[in-house]
Amino acid sequence: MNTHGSEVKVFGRTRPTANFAQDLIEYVPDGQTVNVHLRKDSKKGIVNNQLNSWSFRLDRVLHDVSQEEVYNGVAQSVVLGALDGYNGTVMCFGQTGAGKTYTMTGATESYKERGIIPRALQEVFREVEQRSDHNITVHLSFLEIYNETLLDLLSSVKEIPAGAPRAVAIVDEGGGSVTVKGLSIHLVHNEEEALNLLFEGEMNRIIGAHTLNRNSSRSHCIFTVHIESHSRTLSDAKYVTSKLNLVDLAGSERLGKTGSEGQILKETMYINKSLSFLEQAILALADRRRDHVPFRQSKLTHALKDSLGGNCNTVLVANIYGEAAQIEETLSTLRFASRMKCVRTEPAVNEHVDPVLQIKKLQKEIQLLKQELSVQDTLANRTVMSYNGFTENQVAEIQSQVRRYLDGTVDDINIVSIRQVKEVFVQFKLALQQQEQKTRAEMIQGCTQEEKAQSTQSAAHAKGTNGMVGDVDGPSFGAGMASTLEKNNRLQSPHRSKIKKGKDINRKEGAASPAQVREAEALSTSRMNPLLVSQKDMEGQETELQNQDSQGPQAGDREHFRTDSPPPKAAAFEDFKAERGSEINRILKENKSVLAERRRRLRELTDGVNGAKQEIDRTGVQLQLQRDQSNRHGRFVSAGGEPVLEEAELALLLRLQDLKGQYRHQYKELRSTKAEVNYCEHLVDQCRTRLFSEFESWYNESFLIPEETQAILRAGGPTIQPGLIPMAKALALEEDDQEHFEHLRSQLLTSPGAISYFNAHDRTLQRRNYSRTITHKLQQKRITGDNGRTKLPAILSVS
Ligand SMILES: Nc1ncnc2c1ncn2[C@@H]1O[C@H](COP(=O)(O)OP(=O)(O)OP(=O)(O)O)[C@@H](O)[C@H]1O
Repeated sequence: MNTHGSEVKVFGRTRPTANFAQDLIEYVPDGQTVNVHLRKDSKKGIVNNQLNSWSFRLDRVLHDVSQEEVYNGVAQSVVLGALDGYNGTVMCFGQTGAGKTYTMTGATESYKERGIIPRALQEVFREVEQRSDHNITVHLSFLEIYNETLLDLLSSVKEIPAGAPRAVAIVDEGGGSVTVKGLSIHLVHNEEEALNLLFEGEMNRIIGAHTLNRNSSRSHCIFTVHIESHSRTLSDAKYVTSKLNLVDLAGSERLGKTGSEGQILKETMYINKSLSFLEQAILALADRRRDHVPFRQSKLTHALKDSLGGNCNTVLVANIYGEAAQIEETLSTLRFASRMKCVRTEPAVNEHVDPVLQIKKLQKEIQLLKQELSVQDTLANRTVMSYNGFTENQVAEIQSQVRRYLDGTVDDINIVSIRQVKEVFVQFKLALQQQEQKTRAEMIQGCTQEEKAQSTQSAAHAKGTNGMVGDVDGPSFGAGMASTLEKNNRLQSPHRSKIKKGKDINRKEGAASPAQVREAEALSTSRMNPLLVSQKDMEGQETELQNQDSQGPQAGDREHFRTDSPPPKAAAFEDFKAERGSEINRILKENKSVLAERRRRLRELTDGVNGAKQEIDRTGVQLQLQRDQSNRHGRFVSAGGEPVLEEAELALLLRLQDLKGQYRHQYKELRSTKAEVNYCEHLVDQCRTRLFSEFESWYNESFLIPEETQAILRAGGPTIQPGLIPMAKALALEEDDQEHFEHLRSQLLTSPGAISYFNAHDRTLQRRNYSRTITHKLQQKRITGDNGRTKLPAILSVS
């Protein structure tokens, strides 16, 4: 059987008869084609266009052939495929009495004339014996569909176990397959057991009396062989399963022809209906554009859902009763056969994995790999490594290593295995989480203390500082150190700041040409980038902008002040802070004042801690002196022989204890205040970054980006908004259009003089537009008396 994508195999088989309609049915010698010729209907007149010749091409025409030949040609490959794990279906279709049951089951009284099912069972068990390297189990089930009712033809064979569903129903499984719940499945060990079940089922089959054929079966029957094959030799967890469906369909017939009535009429109607649904399903399967196949319209199509096409090897035998009286049924059967031939199949092995075996296999493989690693370690002279999970002690050791690494006691952590690296990362993460929790708790505690201190107006708070600026560095007593920020502030000399300021003014205020504007933009963007600009830089920049404004334009800068030039950035910055940026500026100021207050408190606490330390040192010296003196004079001894403390020594000891307690308390508060200072510095930084970035956007859009470009940006909808795209990009946008136009024109005008002329003309127009925009803005300002330059288009979000 072809296991690659192909069509359903279709065979035609004729029932032998002495009255074979030779003039109507023609078997072409190629063995594949059947031609049917009908006589013109004389009732429709001498001249009519009624079609009266058809040609059907099948896979093979089985005319006058033995049962053995039929089995070998039709079913053998499907049966062998099923043993290899492919689902298979052999189905007989045709009118009543055409030989479907004869083909499928055969004549029970003659061994020679046995049909496909007994031969298939024989083949299966022959193969089971031959394939001794496989453990193959075979189960059988026999389903009958009679008048749209599902019946288990083998239910009489053994008692149905308690709890098992009695009603038979078709259930859709995942992956498009179906199972028949409630249908008994019987394990068979040999051919004889299997045949017994087949005959038992046949006996149970409902036989209806019929005028055309007294033994005609009036139901569809599906005999299924379930095969499961495990390899005996390989310890492979994979195994295959398959379903071999051998289907004997009820005969199609015309109601009027059989003269059926009563029960037979009802049966015939059911049969015809289900066969018509089968035909519809086949049509849908054959049409590759259709993604829905109406399988659920009848019990027959539903039960055969995974047996028609799909991943199944499907074969159809079209049984023909070749007499002249049956010619219309023959035609109808051949039409069905040719439609079935268009259905594509893609057979695939039903492979499964035995979970228990798979686990065993993987465990074995892990063991092997561990052994391999041990060998490699020995060869590489590595110390004996363990590849099992870490014990609690080993985890604790790694944790301690990480701690020592973090506090600087060790410089390296030796990497010995991937597992160890993973554990090291876990410990790093844990350490980070703990630190975060600690900091958060300290901050919360600090805030509470601060609130308390403010409400009680404590004396310590009101006490002035002695001017000693210092910060305790680490837990050792009194080792004071100026903070990085303070140092930076002190180091930043006025001279240095002035030089920088001068440079910045020249750079920014001279921004008249687009190229210069872009350069300034690039420079200022890099300066304003919150990721690149340090707090020191930002503070310096803020001061610079303020200073520029307070000093006014320098003599050298004044020459840049033309009506078409943007205003100095410093002045614009002040305007911006007063209006558009007033809210963020207010928040910045508030944050700065909180920061200043916290820094002051930090200084107070540092003084306090230093003072306490000095007092502890002094008291310690006094205590030592007192002890020396007491030792010199000789100590009093108690009744128990213990030396007794003198009153002065005891007083000093108590004071020392008191001072240490005080020191610890103050030091704790100092640490939490330090954390608060850091946090406030971060807030101030964020506000400052936002103030600058909003100012930059506003300044660019108000004074640098030409009106036309802004219009283009506004027209760009919500995705392109002024204020949300960088200056350089905005100018590039304008330039792209311009370049495009220039390019176009240079193609049109061949004279170089004319191109230069237009270029110069355009530059003049550009300049005029630019100065007109600025003049317009200045006029607006004068009319409204408004200090604001223009509206900020969009607020930049601070990340
Ligand atoms: N190829 C054949 N060789 C010899 N006898 C045949 C052949 N085909 C059919 N017959 C005989 O024709 C009769 C009717 O055949 P059969 O019962 O198989 O038809 P059927 O299509 O199954 O009918 P129904 O649809 O009513 O079940 C039987 O007696 C059978 O032995």
